[in-house]
Amino acid sequence: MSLATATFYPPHLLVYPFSSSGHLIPLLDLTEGLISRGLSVTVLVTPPNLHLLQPLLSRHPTTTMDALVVPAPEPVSSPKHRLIHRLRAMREHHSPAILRWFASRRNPPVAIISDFFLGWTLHLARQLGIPRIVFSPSAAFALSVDFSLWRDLPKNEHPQQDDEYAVTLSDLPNSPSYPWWQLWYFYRLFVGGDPVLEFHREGVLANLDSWGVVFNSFAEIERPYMDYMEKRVFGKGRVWAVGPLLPAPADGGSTTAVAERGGSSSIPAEDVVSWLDARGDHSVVYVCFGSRMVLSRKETAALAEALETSGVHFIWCVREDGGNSGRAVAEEDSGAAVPEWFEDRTAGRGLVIKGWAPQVLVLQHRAVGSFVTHCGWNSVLEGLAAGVVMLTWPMGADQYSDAKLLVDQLGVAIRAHEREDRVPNPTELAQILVRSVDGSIPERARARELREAAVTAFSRGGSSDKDLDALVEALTNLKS
Ligand SMILES: O=c1ccn([C@@H]2O[C@H](COP(=O)(O)OP(=O)(O)O[C@H]3O[C@H](CO)[C@@H](O)[C@H](O)[C@H]3O)[C@@H](O)[C@H]2O)c(=O)[nH]1
Repeated sequence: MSLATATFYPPHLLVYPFSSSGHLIPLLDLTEGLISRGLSVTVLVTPPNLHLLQPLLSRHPTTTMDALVVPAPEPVSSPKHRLIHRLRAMREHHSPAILRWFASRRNPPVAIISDFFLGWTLHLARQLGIPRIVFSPSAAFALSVDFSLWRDLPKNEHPQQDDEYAVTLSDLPNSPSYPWWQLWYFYRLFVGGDPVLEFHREGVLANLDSWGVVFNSFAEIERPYMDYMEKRVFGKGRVWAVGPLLPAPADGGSTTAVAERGGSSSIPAEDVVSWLDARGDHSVVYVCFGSRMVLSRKETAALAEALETSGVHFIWCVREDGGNSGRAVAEEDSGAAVPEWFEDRTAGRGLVIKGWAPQVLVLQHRAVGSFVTHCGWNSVLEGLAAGVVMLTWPMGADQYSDAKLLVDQLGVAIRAHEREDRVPNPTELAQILVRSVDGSIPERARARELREAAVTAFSRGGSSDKDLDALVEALTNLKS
């Protein structure tokens, strides 16, 4: 081919998110960052999530940003291990579609970046002769714990005494220790030979064998675990911490982009902002448990009582669509509505959002002082970047690790509640709510410092900005 007719293709990537909000939102933010640094990206998406890609698709030409739309697998009917069944169905349906699409491309991807739930994509990538990079929407600390457990399989020696039995992971920095009940649900249930749980374990082990890992995190809050990942798992130059991933500066951080991140607000975002505008600095407690966690009836009642008796100003984002959170709470007891009396008795100082809240917009408002959170990692990063004090109420998955990091290692949070089999005491919870908006607590000073650290990390020349440059360079080198 003559030089005159040669076409230049930028390095092309296939990005494959897991389809729930906590996983999809940050990977789309990463996609924007990769495109802005000159890569071309195809995002695999199912029709129900295509609308979440529209802002990206409308901002970039198809030569740099495209969607590979594949059918969503049938909903899984078995309530047991629903998540793992879904992952297996994704492998079954999406692998052939990816293979066909790859063969038809003039400029096929140089690598796949896929969510850590999609460990099986390592084998697909090997079939295609390209590297697979893990995307972790969870912290390096939490992922180190997960890797260590599934690799070494420590057993519960005293299954009758879950309360007392603790697992210490002495190969990890600071040798963290966890009561058995705090470990990931699937891990606690694991028995060798169970094909469903073995599939999950194989996925985790495939992550360990992948070419590299990208964390939505930043070095300043968990450097020992990034170092661990580099030294003990992926090797030098194969660990990139590029967070906190937030709505892209490409939008000028516009209010619309922030307000509509991950979904449309159930209440017009401008109404939420005017409500906040009328409140004093750091006086409002924001309560939200992410995109999937739902409270039981008793937990909802206790929280309602605490919010009422505390007298604090608050925004409470309530999920009433129970039954899909993977919590140990019985399905018939989950997804409770707020008590009937609640909104009347708290009128004038509380706003209840039933459904989807414009979370990042709320957190970044000067009136918000603290955040009652289940410690989903995106919420944690959004809280850190906004400089709010966090009140931790972990409910499963990686959330106990995140709470440990926030309270014990970073000193930016206060424990609000912790046990799934116990209901918080409303009086104690009310006291914690009141304390959290006190301007003089040490956690508020820490929140300010960590906000600075987060902003510096993703600003030009900060640690996350440099890691994103390094990731792009590594991907570009794959092409040449
Ligand atoms: O009303 C809402 C609810 C959520 N969000 C956003 O949705 C995301 C929720 O993510 P996260 O806080 O991490 O919670 P989950 O949805 O519970 O996320 C799952 O995925 C995370 C990343 O792996 C894990 O850390 C969690 O434990 C797991 O439950 C965040 O960006 C929120 O800003 C909104 O904007 N409005």
